[in-house]
Amino acid sequence: MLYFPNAKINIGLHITSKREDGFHNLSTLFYPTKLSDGLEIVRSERDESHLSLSGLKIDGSAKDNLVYKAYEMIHAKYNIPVVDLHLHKKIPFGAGLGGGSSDASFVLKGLNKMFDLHISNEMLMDMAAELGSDCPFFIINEPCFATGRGDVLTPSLLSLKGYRLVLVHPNIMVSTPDAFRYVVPQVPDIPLEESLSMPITRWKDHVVNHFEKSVFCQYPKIKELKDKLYQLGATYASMSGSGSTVFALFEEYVPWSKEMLSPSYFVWDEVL
Ligand SMILES: C[C@@](CO)(OP(=O)(O)O)[C@H](O)COP(=O)(O)OP(=O)(O)OC[C@H]1O[C@@H](n2ccc(N)nc2=O)[C@H](O)[C@@H]1O
Ligand SMILES: Nc1ncnc2c1ncn2[C@@H]1O[C@H](COP(=O)(O)OP(=O)(O)O)[C@@H](O)[C@H]1O
Repeated sequence: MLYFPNAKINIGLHITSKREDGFHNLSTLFYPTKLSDGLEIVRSERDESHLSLSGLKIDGSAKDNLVYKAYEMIHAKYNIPVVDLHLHKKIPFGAGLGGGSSDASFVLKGLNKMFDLHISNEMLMDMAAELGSDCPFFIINEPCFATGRGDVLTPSLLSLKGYRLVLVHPNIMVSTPDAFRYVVPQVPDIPLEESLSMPITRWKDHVVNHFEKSVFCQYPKIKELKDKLYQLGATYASMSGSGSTVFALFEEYVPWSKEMLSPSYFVWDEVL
């Protein structure tokens, strides 16, 4: 079977406190995008399941990959037959787009379906949460408001249908644990849900990503990129997650090209 694990963006991201388990409480809105990896899972005649990789080169061995970890989790609990997994990596990583988390959750969902394991969505989400804080969202994969460490999800009615979404990855890798290390938790005056209920034209002044302050300080090029997207006419622009991708929402078609940013940047453009 062929699957297309997609990326997410974070629309607003508040880091509100540090928890005793070392994680942080946050609030954010996860929104799925169409930028996807390719994932194939087929039954195999080999003695042992195997993961092969193509596309962007991910650090670490195949066995360190979240795809393999998700396979191992299902295998340990359900003793499924041997499979061959292939991941074609297209979503930039260390990018705030949750690509690895999406891959992992699609493996859980894929194996559940392939082998009729009848695992409930709630159970899949619990298993996903063990693989990563962002993973449960990709089980639902519809706009969701998230709290806790990102694993407490409430589906959201927010629709950006018709907006043009542009994602720009400036070839900078931001490590998620490092980004959390440098952020100072704070409870903002206006809760994120309230600022998100404002018209999108007002988000620019009200919907914030708390990671921007420390990440922009370390990588001024990311801030320049956000400013540039506003100059090009974005209604709203923000860094996604812990960075480094910056996304922008445009109401109308703007005749701009990749060259107006920097030719080496990765650009993804879709109509939501
Ligand atoms: C920041 C966010 C926002 O959506 O996304 P990305 O920028 O990575 O895409 C997520 O919270 C990333 O979730 P995820 O990438 O799954 O993180 P995990 O593997 O669970 O955790 C990696 C490390 O980040 C820190 N971490 C993560 C989540 C959280 N709520 N608090 C934390 O402090 C911890 O140090 C943890 O060891
Ligand atoms: N399938 C995968 N895709 C991407 N990264 C993976 C994968 N499996 C493990 N990783 C590890 O996770 C790190 C970043 O994962 P990812 O979820 O893409 O982060 P982010 O959401 O911050 O972009 C990579 O640097 C890599 O070490």
